[in-house]
Amino acid sequence: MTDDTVITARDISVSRGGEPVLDELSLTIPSSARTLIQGASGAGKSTLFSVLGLLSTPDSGTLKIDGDDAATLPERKRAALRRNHLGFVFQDFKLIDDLTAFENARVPQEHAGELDEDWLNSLFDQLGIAPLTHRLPPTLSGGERQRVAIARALANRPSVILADEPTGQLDPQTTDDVLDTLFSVHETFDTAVVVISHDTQLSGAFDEQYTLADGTLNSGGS
Ligand SMILES: Nc1ncnc2c1ncn2[C@@H]1O[C@H](COP(=O)(O)OP(=O)(O)OP(=O)(O)O)[C@@H](O)[C@H]1O
Repeated sequence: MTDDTVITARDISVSRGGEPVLDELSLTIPSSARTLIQGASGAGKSTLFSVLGLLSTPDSGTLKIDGDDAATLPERKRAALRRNHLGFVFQDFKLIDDLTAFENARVPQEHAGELDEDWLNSLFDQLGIAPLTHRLPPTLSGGERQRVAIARALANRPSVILADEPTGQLDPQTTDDVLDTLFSVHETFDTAVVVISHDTQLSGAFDEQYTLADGTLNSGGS
């Protein structure tokens, strides 16, 4: 592990229903890079997302996040690693409907026990959602909810944002806007961004592109 690597996965294998889904997969995510992982439906994208995000444990292999070996840590420390180093953007946003946009974005800080509302306010400014601070998620558009989800992902200043199908429910224009937002996050906050998507139309300004097939990653888009 070097200082310019945020995630190093080595020989990760996962089986589901007796079938291999990830097969000795290895991946290095450089700091500050924009990485796209594409794959067809059923290729194992969600499985890989949950392993990289410490949301599930692989059957075998090693995973280092910012130098810490996640596989050897007890769950309490894995949770701390997840909270402090990783930000998540889920396809269905996973915002809490009866919390305001700002309260949603504050949730990770509450879990960490470290509130920093100035940072959240600056995120809302930079993501262009300051006017939405007091709005409830059901009153927001898909693109607006996505930006709130990105603010929440950045709440604890992670070194990497993992985005699972972040544009899956959006029209082409909003898809472009969301990618622009993720890329501006990358530039402004020096955060590595990993986008996992089935969408073969996504491409462009990524630094690294992989295709997930047959349990492993190949360099290059599909
Ligand atoms: N609990 C389970 N039991 C059996 N098979 C499973 C289970 N979970 C996932 N799978 C299988 O593992 C494979 C990979 O699933 P995964 O959800 O990671 O794919 P994906 O690339 O994210 O697909 P999609 O784009 O359709 O969401 C699929 O063939 C799926 O049917």
